[in-house]
Amino acid sequence: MKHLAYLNKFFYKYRKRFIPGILFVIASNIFGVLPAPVIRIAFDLVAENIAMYRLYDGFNKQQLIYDIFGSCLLLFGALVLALSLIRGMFLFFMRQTIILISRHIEYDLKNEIYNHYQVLSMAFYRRHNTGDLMNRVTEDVSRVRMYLGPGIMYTINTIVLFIMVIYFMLTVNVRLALYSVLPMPLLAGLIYYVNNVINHRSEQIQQRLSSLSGFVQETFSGIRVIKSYVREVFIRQSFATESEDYKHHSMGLARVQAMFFPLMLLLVGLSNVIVIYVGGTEVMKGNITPGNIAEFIIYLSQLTFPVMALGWVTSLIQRAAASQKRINEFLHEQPEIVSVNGIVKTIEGHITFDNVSFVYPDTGIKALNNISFTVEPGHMLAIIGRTGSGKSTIANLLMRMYDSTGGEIRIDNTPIKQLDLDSYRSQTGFVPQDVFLFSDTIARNIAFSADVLNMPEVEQAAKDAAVYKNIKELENGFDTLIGERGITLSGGQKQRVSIARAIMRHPQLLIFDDCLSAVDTRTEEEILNNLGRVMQGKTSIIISHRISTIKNAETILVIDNGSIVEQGNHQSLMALKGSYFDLHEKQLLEEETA
Ligand SMILES: Nc1ncnc2c1ncn2[C@@H]1O[C@H](COP(=O)(O)OP(=O)(O)OP(=O)(O)O)[C@@H](O)[C@H]1O
Repeated sequence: MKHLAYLNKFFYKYRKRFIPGILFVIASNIFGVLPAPVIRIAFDLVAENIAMYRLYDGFNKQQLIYDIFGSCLLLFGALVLALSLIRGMFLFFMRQTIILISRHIEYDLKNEIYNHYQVLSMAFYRRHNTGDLMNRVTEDVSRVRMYLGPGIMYTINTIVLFIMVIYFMLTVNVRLALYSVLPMPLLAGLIYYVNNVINHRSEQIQQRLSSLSGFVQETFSGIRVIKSYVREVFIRQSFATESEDYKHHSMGLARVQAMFFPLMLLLVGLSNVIVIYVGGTEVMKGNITPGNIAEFIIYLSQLTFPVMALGWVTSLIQRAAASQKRINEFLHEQPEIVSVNGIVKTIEGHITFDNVSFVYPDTGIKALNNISFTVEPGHMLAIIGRTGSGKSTIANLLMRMYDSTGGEIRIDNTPIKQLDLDSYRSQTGFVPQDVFLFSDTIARNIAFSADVLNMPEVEQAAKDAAVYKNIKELENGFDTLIGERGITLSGGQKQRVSIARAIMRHPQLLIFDDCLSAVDTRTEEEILNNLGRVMQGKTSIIISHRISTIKNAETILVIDNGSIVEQGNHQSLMALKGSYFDLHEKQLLEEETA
């Protein structure tokens, strides 16, 4: 329950609606209970008037008594109707305030979680899968809303109604009051139990449904692989097994739900039988009137739903507390990468890696080991090395996706940690190894960093990334939708659109993480030539597997197993006749054979 205390700040925020909400609950209950004594009076009146009517048998006044009696009954009927209408009005206001507040809080909470997600670092996203992130913002928030809305509303409703009804009952007859509420705890307990069973089973079904949707989603994404390996039948069988399992559990839930209502009605009926039996004996003893029995039956019908709600609300609050606990876990996560009062300045592009080491926090893999190098402003640094040697890790550290675990990275002689994170990142253009484009138009993908779409700039960036002609050849040109909602670009085209996105930003520091791998050597040369112009006086870092890409760089680092094994320019490294030389010879041979 302590986890739900987090939500109290929202009750305070919406107190101006919440307090009237409580008053509406109280008012609706007063008008809900009042018809019972009215009906008792009417009921007793019927008995008395019938007796009187018989007494005047044969007299001409009998018709007058009949008329008065009829008008009285009509009046009582109208009174009960008026009370019910007023009650309905208050019920409407009750829902309009309390349920509406729950919707407002749901909105606020979703925004709060989503905004918090945005500030969390890469390591957080590595630790948690996307499904989990989505679930906490959707499923868990929905459960919490059930507590905030119906949970709170029915709890107040039950408490107010219970106090009022029990008071009214006790004033009529203590013995009958005790007997009629006897089955109530049993009813509440049973509903609580059945609800927990239903919730437990629903959760199991939800898990199966998630895994079924995950399975289907993956098979659609990987349909090319499935078809080329002729695994359609196997996939169909796996799907059938998963669906069968889902169906089996859904049937189990339907069985429990089918028993739920009949059981409830049985207990309610039992209460009525007790009232009529015990009430009947009290009438015979002369302690109460028959009207009181009718009054009690109305009280009972008033109590039935709140008592049912009690069981339901208890399990609902338990689930909400578990969900809020999960939400709080994320809300209390602090970003690992922070910049408090960071320095905001235009960077010149002088980079220093001073004995930098890095261990990935989640796996413990030591990706970099005492790396030291410097890059002058306006220079190009190239990094080459075997797969898994630590090249992308250098790019990640330069983008401050992670902080180094040893040594120091300095930008223009200022430690990177002292720079304002947003200001620094906004001056860098990063093209990651695994290209990611949004399901949007090509133009908007290229202009992703800009608030306003400036087409001449977008076109220039596309020309510099040597993708302009390809885009123009498409039917809708720059307005072509890509990704899931549109066409599929080739690997090389995607890489170039993503390069255009980085160039469009006019960065002071440009990082290419092996993003020319799917581009042919002639186009690659064109892009590199354009880069020379665009990045004049600015620093570029190019990670590649191909020597042809990097041979013009001022400094080339050869990385192996997280350490720099060779360092220099193309000529000096060739003269060394070490691993760079070997790689060059191998690639030359491959080109000649090709
Ligand atoms: N997010 C991560 N979490 C944990 N370990 C990682 C992560 N990314 C990379 N590694 C590990 O760090 C080491 C260096 O990886 P890195 O991606 O820097 O290599 P790379 O030289 O860029 O390789 P490639 O040329 O294949 O892209 C590898 O052993 C890799 O398994």
